[in-house]
Amino acid sequence: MMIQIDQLTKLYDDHLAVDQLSFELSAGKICGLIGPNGAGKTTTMRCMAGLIPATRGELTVAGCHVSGDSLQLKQRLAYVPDDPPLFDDLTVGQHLEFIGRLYNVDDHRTKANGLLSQFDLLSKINAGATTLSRGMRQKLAICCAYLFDPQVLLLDEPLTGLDPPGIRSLLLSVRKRADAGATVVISSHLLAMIDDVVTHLLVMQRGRLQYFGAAADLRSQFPHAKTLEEAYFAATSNESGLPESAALDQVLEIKNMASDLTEPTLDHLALPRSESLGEASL
Ligand SMILES: Nc1ncnc2c1ncn2[C@@H]1O[C@H](COP(=O)(O)OP(=O)(O)OP(=O)(O)O)[C@@H](O)[C@H]1O
Repeated sequence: MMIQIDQLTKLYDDHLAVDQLSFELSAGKICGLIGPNGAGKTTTMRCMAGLIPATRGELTVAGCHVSGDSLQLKQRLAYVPDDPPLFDDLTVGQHLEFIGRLYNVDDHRTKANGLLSQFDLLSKINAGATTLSRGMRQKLAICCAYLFDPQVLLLDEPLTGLDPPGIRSLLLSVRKRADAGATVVISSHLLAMIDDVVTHLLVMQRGRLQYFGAAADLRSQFPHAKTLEEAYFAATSNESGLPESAALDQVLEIKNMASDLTEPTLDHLALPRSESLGEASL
């Protein structure tokens, strides 16, 4: 297993942010981490990355026991937060130069240029980090993470600031990395966007696990749901005590009332669907 989380519990003072969360992922899996605001998604990722200590629980990531300062874990894992911290004094190119040297990446300049081109950032290679837009900062952080080919990638809300070609590049690259053996956890509220790329889903609500398993199984557990979004609503509505179909009907009713507020889908991005996605070149 590439990720083994056993009974992860995180308290901020007396606030229970994550409550006895357990799940496992093997190499090559892409897990969508979804749940309402405040569900505990970022907290879970930060604990997995060893950035904050778990209050309780056993966490093993990329063969490393997550406990405080583990150099090996840092070499094998990349965590990209939704508002990535960059070095104000460095240019885009210098960020990649720094990471390339730090991680001893072979031929890091060629690789860095390839990544910058993939994420449409090559023209900004000499731009200072402070002059980048929010989406460009996000893309640079993703390039830095990809440069050293980590075994585990934790991407916290990576789609939020990206333009449609950026989203397309990111999702294709996630699929390609997973095909090459990386394990990816990707948190997002844009369910329609990640629907086609995830192999697994972890649904959290108020710190607790609502569902973990293969994405296809979530749909079979909620057979009335036609999309991942509907299955998600059904999974997170069951605290209401309603039977699944009634909870879903209630959700669909609310959604129909707001039917003009349609969410963008992969079709809007002209992203190839599952069969062709794996073969698409970047
Ligand atoms: N540093 C902190 N100190 C105290 N409470 C915190 C801290 N960070 C998060 N929390 C609380 O822990 C809970 C989980 O927060 P977290 O950021 O993990 O949620 P999330 O699922 O990532 O939310 P979102 O979708 O809004 O990003 C929330 O109630 C939040 O207020």
